[in-house]
Amino acid sequence: MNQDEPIIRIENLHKSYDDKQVLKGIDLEIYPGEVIGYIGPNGAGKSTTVKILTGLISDFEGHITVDGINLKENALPIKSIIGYVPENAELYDVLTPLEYLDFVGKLYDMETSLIAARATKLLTAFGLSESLNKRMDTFSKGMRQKVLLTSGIIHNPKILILDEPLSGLDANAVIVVKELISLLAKEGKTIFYCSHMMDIVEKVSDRILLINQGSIVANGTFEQLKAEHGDSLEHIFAKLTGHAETSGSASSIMSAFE
Ligand SMILES: Nc1ncnc2c1ncn2[C@@H]1O[C@H](COP(=O)(O)OP(=O)(O)OP(=O)(O)O)[C@@H](O)[C@H]1O
Repeated sequence: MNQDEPIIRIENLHKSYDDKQVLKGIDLEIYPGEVIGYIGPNGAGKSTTVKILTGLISDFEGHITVDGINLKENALPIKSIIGYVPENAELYDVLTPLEYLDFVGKLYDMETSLIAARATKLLTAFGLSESLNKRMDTFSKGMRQKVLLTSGIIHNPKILILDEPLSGLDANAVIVVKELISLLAKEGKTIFYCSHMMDIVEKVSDRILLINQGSIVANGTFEQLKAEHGDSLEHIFAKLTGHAETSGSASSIMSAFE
């Protein structure tokens, strides 16, 4: 694919759940090698966008192409070039990480030996070398998250979609993931990163998209957003999503105890 062509093109995307309109005409172009930080308040429509892009939700209106393929007509080849780490995912607890990753890799038609070699390397980089063959039912939240992250990249996807990937990770693992995102982007991978952790979004993203109530209300580099709207991503977020008085909200919560 030409580097000047968007790898993801979204045109006039609408999605409703029953009669509730959740995405209200989203237009986006994302280019190969970009790290996109996708932010927005709870319920803004981030996970819905991601579920559409990954083919988990197919009843949407609008036109989406991924790597030149029409998502509505041909979702299967798109699934093979996307790695997805969902916000809340269940692992098969009775399996070990290597067994689980073998299962995931086979879904992508990978050779058993390649899966084992790559899984071992990735899990070791995440500090799980001693747990490769332990059942995951004893794993902590962070250990599970590391296995999930590994399952999202095991097939070396062109596009990596991460929904709150740092949830439950300790400070060392956060550093590994941040570095990993930069390295993957340098290799030309496209990363779509949903998070509420503004400081990290600020640091890892080439471009930030802010969604509010189903519409994109800001789209630019952190420097561009800063020049236009304010000094920190937290302030920009509060200003554009109508929560400028967040400290007022905290006082209202406390007033419940008066
Ligand atoms: N399966 C569903 N059925 C009905 N409504 C849904 C469904 N999934 C999401 N919604 C609604 O759609 C809206 C957008 O939800 P979505 O999960 O996309 O938001 P989000 O931006 O990812 O939020 P958060 O930051 O809290 O994860 C919310 O009002 C939510 O209640």
